[in-house]
Amino acid sequence: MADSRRDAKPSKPSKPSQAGKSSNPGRPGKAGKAGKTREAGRTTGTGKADAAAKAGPGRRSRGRRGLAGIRLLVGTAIQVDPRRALLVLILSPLLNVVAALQALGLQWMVDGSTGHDRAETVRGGLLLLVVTVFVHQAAAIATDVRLVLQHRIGLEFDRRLMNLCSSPAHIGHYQDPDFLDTAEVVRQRRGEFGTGFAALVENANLVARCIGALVLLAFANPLLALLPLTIVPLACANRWQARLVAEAERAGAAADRHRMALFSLATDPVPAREVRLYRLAGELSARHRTAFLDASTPREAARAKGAWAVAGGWLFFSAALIGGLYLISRAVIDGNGSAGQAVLVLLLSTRLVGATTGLGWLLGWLRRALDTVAQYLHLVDYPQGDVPSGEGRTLPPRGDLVLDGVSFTYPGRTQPALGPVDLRLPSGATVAVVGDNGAGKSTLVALLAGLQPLGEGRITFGGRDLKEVAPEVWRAGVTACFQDFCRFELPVAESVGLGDLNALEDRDSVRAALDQAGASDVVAGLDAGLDTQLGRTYPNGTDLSAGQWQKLALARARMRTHPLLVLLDEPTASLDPDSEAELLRHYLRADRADRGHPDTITVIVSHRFSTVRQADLIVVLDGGRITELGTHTELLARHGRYATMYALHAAAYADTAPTGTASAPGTADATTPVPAPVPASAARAGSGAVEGRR
Ligand SMILES: Nc1ncnc2c1ncn2[C@@H]1O[C@H](COP(=O)(O)OP(=O)(O)OP(=O)(O)O)[C@@H](O)[C@H]1O
Repeated sequence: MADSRRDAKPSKPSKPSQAGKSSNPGRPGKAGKAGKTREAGRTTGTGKADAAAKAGPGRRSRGRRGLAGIRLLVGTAIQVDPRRALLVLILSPLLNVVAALQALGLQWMVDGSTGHDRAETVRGGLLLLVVTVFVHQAAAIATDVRLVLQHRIGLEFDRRLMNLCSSPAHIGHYQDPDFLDTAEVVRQRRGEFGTGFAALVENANLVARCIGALVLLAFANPLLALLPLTIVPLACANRWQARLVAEAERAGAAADRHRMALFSLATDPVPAREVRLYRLAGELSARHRTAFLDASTPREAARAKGAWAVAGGWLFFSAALIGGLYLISRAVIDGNGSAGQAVLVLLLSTRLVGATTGLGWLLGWLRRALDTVAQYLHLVDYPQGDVPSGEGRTLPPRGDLVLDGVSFTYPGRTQPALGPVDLRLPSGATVAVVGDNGAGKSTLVALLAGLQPLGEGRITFGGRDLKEVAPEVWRAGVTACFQDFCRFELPVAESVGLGDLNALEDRDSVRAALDQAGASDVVAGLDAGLDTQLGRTYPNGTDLSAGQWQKLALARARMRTHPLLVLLDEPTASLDPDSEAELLRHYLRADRADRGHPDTITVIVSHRFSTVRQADLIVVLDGGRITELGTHTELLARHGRYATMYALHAAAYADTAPTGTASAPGTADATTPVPAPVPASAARAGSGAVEGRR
């Protein structure tokens, strides 16, 4: 993460903020926004961080935003390619100043001709020739160099964006609509970083062209030097229009996100079956159009509104220009000016008009690019959460995992998805978590994995508060297979080996992981074995069944051979019963002890009771709270929610009516004690959660 910060603002690395506490980090703008933050590369305290985050790009001082954007674009150009950057930034404007000398050459030629002065005519002709050839050639070179630079800047910002999204300590930002909307705008407009630099250069060129022309015009008549002032209303109108459009775009970002999601639904292979089965094509298309209109109508209205102001600006500037031309014409008629001067003024005025014609869209282009940069800076400002250093960079010692009053509420929600929860997971225990859909199981897993910032309460491991351990350090001691595991479309060996980057190339480790996850059969069935390219998007890519993909995800989770904590969220949902039994064997206490890892804690979330019943400890969640806790035998004896769920499950397998304690799926006796259970007294459920277990 530190890298990403440096990447985002290379010149000014940020320092840790003073704000340490984040009582509900899931909520943007509340205490959870506390932590490290970057605003234009300097450190801010919590209050400023919150203010910056809440203000968003729209409310920050526009001047400051523009300057920060220009600094970032120029700084990035110099960082990615200093020589080309300096060449473009200096050479291009210089050429445009020099180009004005063409008009001077013409003036000399005309005055030389009308005054029968051969030397002046030749001098003028030579000046015109040299300037034209030089400017033309050098401009062609400058354009080529600028295009290469643009491309590199675009790549650099892609890299920074990837870091910005993937490196924050937690994944809470993916639940914050403000972050999602801004990220969507930046993602869609990220091509503008490279072209934004081009816009900057072109605007500088235009200014240089105008300066060259105005210096010469001022020699002809000092009043003409005031012409640039008459462009101000037009420039203001352009700015205003661009701001209106940018605000409308931001307001429509959610609709745009929705439109993109609908587009993906209609074009991605995974939803294709249901889209056809339920004949959703027309519906998706209609909704896509509605979302498009929701996003684009305010945008078009903003553009039209601004267009009136731009037209007024044009009228004013044109009138001023014609007035200037009249001044010179009168001077020539009165005998106070030469024909050459009139030609010079006419030529330079034409250039000024040309430059001003381009000014509208050049400024609009620049403003839009700077707005994109401002949105990017808003993402950069997004609070990152405190990352402990020093001691916090070391893993805690092995021991019990204890949750003390832990609760978590998602952004936009009022009710906690989890908690308050008090729970002790003894060292070495295999713990099953069960509960209805939405009970909070996956939320618990995300908190234990250090992926969500803790709302309230404390989690300790081996006696150490996990708030004092850097999340990425803690996660290095954790391995997991999530419910919505990732299908890495890579060669099989890499898709599995990613579970431990240090062993990515180590085929033996990959094979061992596959073996322990019961996934060797998947590889055996593939033509190129471990080298088989996965993914339908590749020409030789192979797709797998849902269960086979899950087995590879489980194998990936086995790459870390001696973790502190193993988290398995619905690990057997897609597995056949044989695979499930084989897999679970490896996560039970006896097997771990055989392999010399008796102290790893394993948490398994499952709806399959054949899995659950073998755990040392079973946690029943309901509405985010623990309602029952104990071993399978103990919970059956309670005749509570667990016993009912188990009986229903067993009845479904045995095709008999549930009667309190039924036969376990696949077993003869449901009340058979599980091997080496952890005494229930070792676990503690909090006040109000489980009676009598304090
Ligand atoms: N990103 C989110 N934003 C808002 N609310 C969420 C989010 N993710 C989950 N929730 C809510 O939090 C609660 C707990 O969700 P969670 O995914 O932890 O349940 P679960 O027990 O794992 O369910 P399942 O068995 O269906 O996987 C639910 O009410 C859910 O609607």
